[in-house]
Amino acid sequence: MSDTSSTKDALYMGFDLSTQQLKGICVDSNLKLVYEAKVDFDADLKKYGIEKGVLTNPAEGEVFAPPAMWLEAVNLVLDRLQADGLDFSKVKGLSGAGMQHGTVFWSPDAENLLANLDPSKSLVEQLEAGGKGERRGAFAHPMSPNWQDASTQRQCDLFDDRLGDPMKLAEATGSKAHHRFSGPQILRYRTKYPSHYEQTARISLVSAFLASVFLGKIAPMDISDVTGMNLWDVGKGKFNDDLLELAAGGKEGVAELRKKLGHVPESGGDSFGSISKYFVQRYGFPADCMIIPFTGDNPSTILALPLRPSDAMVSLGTSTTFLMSTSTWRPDPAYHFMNHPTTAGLYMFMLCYKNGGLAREQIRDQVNNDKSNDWSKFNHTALSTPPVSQRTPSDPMRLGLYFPRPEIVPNLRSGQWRFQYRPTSGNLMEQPSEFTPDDCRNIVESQMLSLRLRSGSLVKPEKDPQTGRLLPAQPRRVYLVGGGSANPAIAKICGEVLGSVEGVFKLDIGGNACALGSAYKAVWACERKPGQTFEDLIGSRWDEEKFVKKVANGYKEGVFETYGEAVKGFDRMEKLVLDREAHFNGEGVKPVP
Ligand SMILES: Nc1ncnc2c1ncn2[C@@H]1O[C@H](COP(=O)(O)OP(=O)(O)O)[C@@H](O)[C@H]1O
Ligand SMILES: O=C(CO)[C@@H](O)[C@H](O)COP(=O)(O)O
Repeated sequence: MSDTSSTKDALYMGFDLSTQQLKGICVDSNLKLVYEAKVDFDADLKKYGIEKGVLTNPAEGEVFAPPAMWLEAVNLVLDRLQADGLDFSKVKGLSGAGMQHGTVFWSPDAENLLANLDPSKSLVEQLEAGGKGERRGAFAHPMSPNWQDASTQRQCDLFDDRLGDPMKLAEATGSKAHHRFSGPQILRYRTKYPSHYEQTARISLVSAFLASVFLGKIAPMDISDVTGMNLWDVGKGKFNDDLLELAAGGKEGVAELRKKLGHVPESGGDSFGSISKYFVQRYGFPADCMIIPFTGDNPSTILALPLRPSDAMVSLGTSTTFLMSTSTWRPDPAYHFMNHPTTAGLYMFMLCYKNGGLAREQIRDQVNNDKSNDWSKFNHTALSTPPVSQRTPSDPMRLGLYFPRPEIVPNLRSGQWRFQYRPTSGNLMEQPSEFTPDDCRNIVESQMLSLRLRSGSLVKPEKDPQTGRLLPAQPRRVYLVGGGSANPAIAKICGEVLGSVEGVFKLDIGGNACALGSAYKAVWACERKPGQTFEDLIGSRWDEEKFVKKVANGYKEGVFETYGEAVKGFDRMEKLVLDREAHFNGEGVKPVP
């Protein structure tokens, strides 16, 4: 920690290792963005055989990605920043974020390899296993299960049962069991690849994996990201012995698993130490550049602005996530509660959907009837279709579920379902599940209705800023971030469905909000005065006019209430489809008896 006056030329970096890209950005002490670069896995590293950043094994519902590809991306993104003129010698601290829940399995050689990297060679050359068994490499397993994985229903059932039921698990860990969470994933890995498990010296989340690369030794997991594992007892602030025992296959395996997971520091703001000499020698970072704990991509996103308790963030990346910061611990199997990444006593509320960006792209391609990636027809069609396709007041509402991938909420197989709903009679009728151009609007509505349905308990009535009149429960502001935040039609429909008394806003660099949050965390960790909170430091340097812009109106009387009726039909539609499909167990696989 140091005085701001001595850091006026200082730069801070933030990284975001997400599903489809690695982004690296740089800000100054005043939070102003000065450099940004990205590596797009499909465009730059297609040789890994990935599509949309991942590999899949549909027969088992597996989705995974090679950490070797991410290593290559680290060199590439730094090369690009250097080519753009970034002087790394000014970087005083860096932090980062990783897509949540992905798990990386390190080999016993990892520590030694990380500590002795040759700056003349790339990371992947030195850390990946190579030759004909000549180099064992830093990984005990070549793949990292991805957050989109759906292969662990059996393991999830065991996790939910272990503490009694899904509610008990949510009360202890912040979430019921989820396919993608590391606890169920480790249990499956140990039984599917027993020799790899035995050879695993350490287990990292994606965030800690990336921190380890920059630190030159295995970095601890972060206090917020660790709450996305179904292993961490949030109230007690430690790993849960029962759940460790389940993942480890018995009491005798607990100590070993605990060792593999490592110690988790209480604070998200205390430096892990200085940067690996590899980056000092290869890129010119100062030897004392501090590595600040890397967190999950969603916790990092809420650090991109001084978020107030009544504000909501909607991240429109590969996943859609809905994020709020709250001091009330109110876990429920329907959503996630996580530790806040910087502030003890605060929590992050999250809803997460697998079918975000890719599901919208599917409808975009259908309306375009090509693969041009152009959003103009989608947007025009969405905005020229009336809310829930009611062209006259007597028309039924058109509702649908659009899941090219198995979904998280609700836990449903991949598929599409379309319904008509008449709010006056409560009549809900299934329709042939065929594409029509109305889907451009209906898919965005479907995603937003699901958010409104599940976030109802977090929002409260708000005063109209103009008239002072009390308006129905809704967020004060909605902030859009992630790739989809560039889309004005999505922003407009979002405001109409979710409301928000002040409207829908976008960060100036909304597409990079996650990396920005990490960079801000580095600024705070390196420059805070003793005891100064993240909110206080960032709030004092925040330039609302420059950093945020309003992109759509929020609450609109009449429309908001129409969507209130639609939520009821949507809820019934989901329950009906869920009942029919029963419990899902992986792509195309029917329920386990
Ligand atoms: N103009 C746009 N309209 C709608 N969606 C967009 C637009 N531009 C980008 N996207 C979406 O953004 C997604 C990528 O967002 P990003 O936050 O960068 O993803 P991730 O962090 O998951 O790698 C893409 O899948 C794409 O669908
Ligand atoms: O699983 C979750 C959160 O629980 C996802 O949000 C991942 O964290 C991936 O995020 P993006 O790549 O879509 O940013």
